[in-house]
Amino acid sequence: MPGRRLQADVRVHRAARQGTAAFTLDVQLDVGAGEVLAVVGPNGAGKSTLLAVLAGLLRPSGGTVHLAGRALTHVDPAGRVHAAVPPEQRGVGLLGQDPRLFPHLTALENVAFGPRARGARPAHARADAAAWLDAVGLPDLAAHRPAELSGGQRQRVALARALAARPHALLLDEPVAALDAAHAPLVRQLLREQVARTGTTTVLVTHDVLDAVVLADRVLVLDAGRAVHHGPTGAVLAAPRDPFTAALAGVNLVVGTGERGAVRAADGRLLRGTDPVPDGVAAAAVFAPAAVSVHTEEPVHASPRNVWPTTVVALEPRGAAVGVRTSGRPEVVADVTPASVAELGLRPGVPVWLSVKATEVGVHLR
Ligand SMILES: Nc1ncnc2c1ncn2[C@@H]1O[C@H](COP(=O)(O)OP(=O)(O)OP(=O)(O)O)[C@@H](O)[C@H]1O
Repeated sequence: MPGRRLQADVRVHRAARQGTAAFTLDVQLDVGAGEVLAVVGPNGAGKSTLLAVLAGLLRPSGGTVHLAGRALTHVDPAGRVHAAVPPEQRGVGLLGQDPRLFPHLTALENVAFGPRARGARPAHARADAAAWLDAVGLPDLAAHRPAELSGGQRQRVALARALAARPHALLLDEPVAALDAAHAPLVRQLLREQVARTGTTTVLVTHDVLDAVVLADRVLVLDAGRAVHHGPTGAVLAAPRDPFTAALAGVNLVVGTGERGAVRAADGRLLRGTDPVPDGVAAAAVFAPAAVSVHTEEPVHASPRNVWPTTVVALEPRGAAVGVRTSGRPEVVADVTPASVAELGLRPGVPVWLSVKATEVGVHLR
């Protein structure tokens, strides 16, 4: 749908208060019509603050928000407010972890609320709501109240309610985080289908790599209020430049400086990758936990490998494998089988050697 572009350039300053440090959010984003942008980043990065500004719930210290060619927010550098469209008039739908349905209304009445608020006649609003409940796969539960629905069903009703208001843009804040493993994939899939079908411009805040992979065209990584990485989802996850995205993507990331063709890490470790790194250039080495072998004695190999001694810090379940987290700056995770954990006697505190083939280490200049 042309014209539903969302552009924002916002700054939010929060002064230090007792117990909290000062915080500045300074970020630009441009989401094309029908595009989905995932905003990821560590706790306190400013993701919720950004969404609140886009939704009109928080007035920025300065900046603009434009949606479909309309200025929704405009605060000039002197703090003068030129536009401050209230949340319900912005053409923006908000869906968070908590579905926030009206408890005394049925599923159908909840969904009909949007069309009614837009001035639709009751019969028309109800027919519209029934079609949306159909679209999210809940045609039989129209007469149920929220308390009679599962968490996943409530979230699907909330999605139908958000879309029934025909927003120009949808803001999703961890939309499946509160759902259990049985419901999250279904709701994620529904979100994908409905966002694509309606061509709704979407900004998604998430901690979950699957949300970003399944839903987002592009990813913006926020850290301490600033964008540290931005690009197509596949490219950002394949070549993470910051530890948060690397952890999100489930890979090891060692940042450092080029030395003798390798990457010299903060803890002195040298990591050689597929391509030589020019001396003195900032670079990142990226490798999968499955590419890391764990040994109890120093291994001797013919092919060029990176080998270093370290200590097991923790063992973590990672699907069918066990993630062996080892000390260092940064920590490196190796995926091994449960049988190997037993055979090698791995547990926190045990000294080990790690090895990873140079051909398994991707090198990215930063
Ligand atoms: N209402 C508020 N009043 C004062 N400070 C706040 C408020 N909300 C958030 N902050 C602070 O602003 C900063 C950014 O917080 P924000 O909630 O936007 O981060 P986030 O990336 O959404 O984090 P999380 O992933 O933990 O939800 C933090 O330092 C936080 O402590």
